[in-house]
Parts: sequence; C-alpha cells; structure tokens
Amino acid sequence: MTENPAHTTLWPAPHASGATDTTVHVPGSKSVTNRALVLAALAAEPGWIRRPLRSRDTLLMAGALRALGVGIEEGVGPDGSGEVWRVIPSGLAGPATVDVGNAGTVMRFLPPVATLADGDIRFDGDPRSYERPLHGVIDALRALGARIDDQGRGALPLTVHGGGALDGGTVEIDASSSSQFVSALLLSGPRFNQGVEVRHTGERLPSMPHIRMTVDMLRAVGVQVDEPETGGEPNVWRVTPGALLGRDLVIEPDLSNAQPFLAAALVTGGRVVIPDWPAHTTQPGDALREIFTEMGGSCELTEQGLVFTGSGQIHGIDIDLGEVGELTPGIAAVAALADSPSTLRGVAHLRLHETDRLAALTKEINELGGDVTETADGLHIRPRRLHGGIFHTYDDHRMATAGAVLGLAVDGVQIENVATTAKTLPDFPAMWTGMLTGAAGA
Ligand SMILES: O=C(O)C1=C[C@@H](OP(=O)(O)O)[C@@H](O)[C@H](O)C1
Ligand SMILES: C=C(OP(=O)(O)O)C(=O)O
Repeated sequence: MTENPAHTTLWPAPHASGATDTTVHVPGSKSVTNRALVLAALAAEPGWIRRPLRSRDTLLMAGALRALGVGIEEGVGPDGSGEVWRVIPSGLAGPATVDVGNAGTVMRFLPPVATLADGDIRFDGDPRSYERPLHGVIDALRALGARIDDQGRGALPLTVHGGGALDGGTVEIDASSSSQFVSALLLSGPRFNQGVEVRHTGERLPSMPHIRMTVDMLRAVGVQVDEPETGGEPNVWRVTPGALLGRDLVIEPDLSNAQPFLAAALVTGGRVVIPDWPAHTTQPGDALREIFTEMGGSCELTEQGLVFTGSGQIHGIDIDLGEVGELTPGIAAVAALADSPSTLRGVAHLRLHETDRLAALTKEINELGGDVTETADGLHIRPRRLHGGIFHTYDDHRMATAGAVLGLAVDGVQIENVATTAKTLPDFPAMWTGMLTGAAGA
C-alpha cells in the first residue's frame, strides 16, 4: 500500500447540512457490462449492449477487444434511452497489446480470450495489477493447452501466444483469492474445443453472486452450464462447447455504485430513490437492501425504483461479507458512524483488491480519530467521535466513495484523488454534490 505522490489533489468532501431527499440515476454495472462485452465478442453474430457503463474499467475492456479485432461501435439510442454499443465479432488476432489498468475483470477475463486469438497478445497494466492474483488463470490455461510467457512470475505482465484455438477440458484451480478465476474460464469455455470443467479446490470461494452472474449471462447467450446451484457437484462448473448467440442486452444500474447514495440516506436520516433497481439480479449490491436495513434504514421496491429511507439512527452490524466483498469499504464507513460496534468478516481476500482495503480502511478511519482494528479476515469497528483530515484513497474508487460518506457527517474531510472514482463511476463528484442539492441525475 504505497501512496502515489502525483495524487495530491484534495477534494473537500461535502458536509450534509440536512437529510437527503433525492433521486439518483446510477450508471450501468461494471461487472455486467464487462461480461456482456466479452460474451458479445465471442459470439457467432453481432449483438447490442444498451446503457453500458462508460468508465475506465469498461473502456479498457472495449479497447482490449478492439485490439484483438472485435468491432465495437458506440452510438446513442432514440430519445434519451442512453448509449448503445453494437459489438461485431470477428476472427481474433494478434499481435496486440492489452492495457488492463487495474481492472480485475480485464486482467482475468481476457487471457482466456487471447488463447483463441491467432498471434501474440501482450498484457500489461498499472503497477498494482502486477500484485493482484492471476496465477489461477495462468496455471489453468496452461493445463488446458495454452502457451503463456510470464517469466515465472505467475502474474502480470505476460504474453499469451494465441494459437487460434484451445483444447480445453477439465482443470482444478484454487479460486480462494478471487472468484474471477472461475468466471474467466467459464466465459471463454464454450469456445474451447472440449468446453471446460472447472473444479475449485480451495477452502473458501469469495463473491459467489459474481459467479452466478457469469453462469446466468452464459445461459442467456445459449450456452449450456452445469453448476452446483442447480443440482451439480459442489465446487464444479461445466460449460459445454458451442456457439454463443448475439443478444440485445440492457445493462442494470451498478448496485455497488448505488451504495454511497444509499449510505447518504442512512447517515443523514434522509431518503433516496434509485430508479431501475432490478427486481431480480445477481449483483452483490442487492444485499444492501438487507444490510442497510439492519443498520437502521428501511426500503421498498416501488415503480419509481428502490426507495431507501434512513431513520436517523445507525446501528453496528456483525456480518460475513465474503459473498459481497466489494461492499466492504462503504459498510465500514457507515459502521464508523454507528451507535454500536461492528465486526466485518470473511473478506481476507480484500488485501489483494485495488489496494489492501483492510489496511487502508483501518489507517484512514483511525487517522480521522476512529478505532478500527484489522482481524485475520476483516475489521472490528468501534465508533468514536471523528474529526476532519485527509482521507487517502490509494487509487481505489471504493476508498474514495467511503471517504465521501464519512465526510457527510464529519466536517473537514478531504478526499485525496477523488478522480480515482473514474474506475467505475466517473461522474461521482458531480453526482454527490448534486445529491446534496437534490439534483443528482434527476
Ligand atoms: O467478477 C466480477 O465482476 C467481480 C468479482 C469480485 O472479485 P473477487 O472475487 O476477486 O473479489 C468483485 O470483488 C469485483 O469487484 C467484481
Ligand atoms: C474489486 C473490485 O474491482 P476489480 O474488478 O478490479 O476486481 C471492485 O470494484 O471493488
């Protein structure tokens, strides 16, 4: 966890002078957009992606697929229906270079795609991307017949020597450090000669909703998937080889990016409406309805969207967040403002996310006067009166939004490099101030 000296810009996090009462239109899901791009690129016919997220992670994904030869035309739908991307698959080819930035979805989902390309595909990214786990994908692809040169690092940077096809078959992996290892192999699996059977051998498997999302989206493009939750063997996923259909898909709002706005209603005892909240979804952010209700709010799914209301009281929580790890920074921020202690468990793998999120949250909340301790797999948070100060973000979008939540209740919080929210929510600062003036995306 190092601080980047270039990121000295400080954003005074707005302090809330009253209860929020607003509607916030949250842009599309990062996880759904990037899966949709990969599946459309591997399809046998063109497809459409409506209301995609336009952010650093999704533009990196689109750029990488274009570098491999895929056509992605960006346009606008009729009468304010938002952006529409048309994806035109083609024979994948190198040589090409892929910049993964610090996007887990790009660094994990694309090496399997690259094995299907004809030619060398080089992968590189931000310094932090070299530290994030990738060995599960590299070792699995080698076992399935791929040639990969990673100079023995088991991590980025690396070159996939694409042979135009991959045998595929059965492979064992330990995905306890990232569910994205499993998703990565399943997404390209239908295009492997023998499909793929992924057998997870590790003790824990984080972020199950994201694996469900992968399975659901594969099925939606006509792929046959056998998996544990519909009667398959535990920890085994099997994808049958076959053609992927081109689809016309509308991307759901990013429910993890709705989190800071829901948190704002909780912290200010206010109200927020999130339009287009899906009635059924695999996004982990849907768990916020329950989690933030337990922490003091209440919510209702209406025709207008999700209506979430704070009661003016915030309660601590004892919870295993292993399934929904990406919600941890936002929950930790709310927990630091609660009327009782919290224990957040099951998220040791967050130490290898955009930054070491457990260390970063502990240090930054404590520097504002808080009392947070790291445990083996999470955080203990004992609320205390906080004071203003600089909240460092370590190039982590969710650290920046967590700091903004604290700033609502604590005067004088300054967020370092709020622009890092561009990873998944480039308009965050304007949406946040708009929310406080009742104009967020309305
Ligand atoms: O597949 C996905 O879209 C994601 C899976 C999760 O990764 P991990 O399982 O590595 O935590 C999550 O944290 C990440 O934000 C998005
Ligand atoms: C962990 C996250 O992202 P990534 O897709 O880079 O893993 C996140 O968005 O919280």
